Amino acid sequence: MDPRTPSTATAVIAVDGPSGSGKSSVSRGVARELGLRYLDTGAMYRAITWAVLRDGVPASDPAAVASAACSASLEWSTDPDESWIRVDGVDVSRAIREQSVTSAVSAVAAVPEVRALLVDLQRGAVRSALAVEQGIVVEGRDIGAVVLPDADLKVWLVADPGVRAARRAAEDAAAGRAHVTSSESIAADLARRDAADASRAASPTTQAEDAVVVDATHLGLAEVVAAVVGLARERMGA
Ligand SMILES: Nc1ncnc2c1ncn2[C@@H]1O[C@H](COP(=O)(O)OP(=O)(O)O)[C@@H](O)[C@H]1O
Ligand SMILES: Nc1ccn([C@H]2C[C@H](O)[C@@H](COP(=O)(O)OP(=O)(O)O)O2)c(=O)n1
Repeated sequence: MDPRTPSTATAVIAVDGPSGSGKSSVSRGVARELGLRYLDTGAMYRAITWAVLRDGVPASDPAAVASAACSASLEWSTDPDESWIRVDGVDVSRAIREQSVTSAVSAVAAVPEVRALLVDLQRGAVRSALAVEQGIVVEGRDIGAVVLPDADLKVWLVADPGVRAARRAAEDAAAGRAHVTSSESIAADLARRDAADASRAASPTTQAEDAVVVDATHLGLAEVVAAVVGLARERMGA
């Protein structure tokens, strides 16, 4: 093997795609299988949104959002077996999945200062992992295109909108989330958020040119994880 070829143990893998395509579950599974760290950047945008709402700041006021975001302190786990995220010492892992946060997160994520802040933190998390010779799977919307353009493998994970909505509805029902209504209203919410995330001026959801497209519409979770692990092994040493 070429000595410059990275091994999967120290690989940096970017997984991007629209809401509900399976990024979190697949990234966690790949990280477990390959012994990598795992970073959920969507959880970071959600945690900042939680802080903005806690402070009573309207998500539609970019200057106030930027100021609330900059004064919040985030801590998170990169252990794929134990995900948590804290804002100012408070564990918000469950609270960030509530509808109030889901409804406001796209507006908060569109504020350039918020993106600059979180992109810095995300790159720092990758540097910290690599400093101790640990690879990492980072999932989000702009990881391969903007945050980590030199990632060893970039995956663009997609699934049909109806399938994404049905999977998210089942997840919400299993978690007992109070806002669950129907997979039709979840489909409308996913479509609204996909459109907002894809059309914003600052770093929209984008497929990196060198990303490999994986379509999870007709694959179970284990099959998608196996496909991404296979791509990583193909590209790097086992
Ligand atoms: N290939 C798949 N087959 C069946 N269910 C899946 C698959 N991928 C993900 N899921 C389920 O769909 C839901 C949404 O997945 P998630 O990983 O949260 O998506 P994302 O991070 O892209 O929003 C979860 O309940 C997850 O377990
Ligand atoms: N790298 C990222 C990750 C998420 N975001 C934004 C876009 C999404 O609407 C929110 C929440 O992301 P999250 O991955 O938790 O969303 P879903 O699990 O797909 O519902 O954050 C982003 O702008 N950039």
